[in-house]
Amino acid sequence: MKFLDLAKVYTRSGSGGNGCVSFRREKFVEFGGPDGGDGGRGGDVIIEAVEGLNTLIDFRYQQHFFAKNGRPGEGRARTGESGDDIVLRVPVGTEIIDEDEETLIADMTEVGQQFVLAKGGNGGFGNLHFKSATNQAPRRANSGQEGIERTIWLRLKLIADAGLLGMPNAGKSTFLAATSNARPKIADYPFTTLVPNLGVVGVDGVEFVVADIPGLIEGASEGRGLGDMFLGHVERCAVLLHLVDGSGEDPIADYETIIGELEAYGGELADKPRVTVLNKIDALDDEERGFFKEELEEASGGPVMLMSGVSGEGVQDVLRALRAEIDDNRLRYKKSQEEEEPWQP
Ligand SMILES: Nc1nc2c(ncn2[C@@H]2O[C@H](COP(=O)(O)OP(=O)(O)OP(=O)(O)O)[C@@H](O)[C@H]2O)c(=O)[nH]1
Ligand SMILES: [Mg+2]
Repeated sequence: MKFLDLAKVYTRSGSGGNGCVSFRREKFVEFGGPDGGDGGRGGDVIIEAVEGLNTLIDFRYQQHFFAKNGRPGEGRARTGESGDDIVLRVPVGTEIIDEDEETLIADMTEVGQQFVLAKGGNGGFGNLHFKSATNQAPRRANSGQEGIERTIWLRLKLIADAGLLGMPNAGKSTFLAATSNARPKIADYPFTTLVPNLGVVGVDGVEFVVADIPGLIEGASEGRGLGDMFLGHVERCAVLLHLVDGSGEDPIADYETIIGELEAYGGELADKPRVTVLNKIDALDDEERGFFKEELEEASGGPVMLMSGVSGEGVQDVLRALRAEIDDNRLRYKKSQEEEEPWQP
């Protein structure tokens, strides 16, 4: 199971400019020789892996990328200006797939890596180029070479920044739908979410990726229910968002169940930064809110936030708390990557 982000883009490299037919014209020179310059090169389509992007969302808004055409050659042996390249900036980890053959064209694995997807067309030769011993005054010039059209898929295996945790029906999918571009299935029966959903969430001008995974149940770490299939994915998140259904029968027991599963799963999952939230507070009165908050804080040994994914109360604060953890963690992540041995084939 992979989280995939896909985008289809249409590209075209620039055509070369036409060569020029021209003859020198000077005072007192009756028959000037040919002086038509060559056309300029068309621009290339280049793909570049850059830092700081983690989704392909920009390619939902812009799907056409055309490099500029070269300019035609001119008299006095002037070569036409080259057309500008166009550069598609993609996140590291993006795969470039050919649309027709569905083959992998390139794998953008390093920051700064560039791949020329389509070269611009060559400019045509001007008539100056065709001057020879037998033909002193050629009237012939080449057209520029046509640009190349390529339709490709960009494919990115997403690494979620934040993973949603909680019992079935805790309101995870509702939260994701309310805060992101994702449209997960929501229902009032457990295990609505059968495959992980990803959403890009924005807060204070920063975007991050949240993964909604199927609800965990007791025994998930041993393979019961659907949760354990996905625990591996949240392992790579910077922060976990644990939603506790405040309208459930026993929110504290639900909380303990999930924590028990995290610990049983092993690895570093239980030590991962976690934001604990009492959800569905729209269904609670003030007294209940206070009571469960206190109980949960005692159980978790940390602060507990209040939220309703349905009414929106508290949602922004939760997003900010996640963002703060992610910012912290991304720095740490980068550091540990730098310390790693360079990869050897
Ligand atoms: N009152 C109230 N109900 C909510 C809230 N959030 C979700 N619900 C309801 O709770 C039910 C379950 O919501 P989902 O978002 O599907 O829960 P989930 O955690 O994704 O469930 P699974 O995918 O089965 O694990 C739905 O009927 C929602 O309408 C909330 O903030 N307040
Ligand atoms: Mg769900």
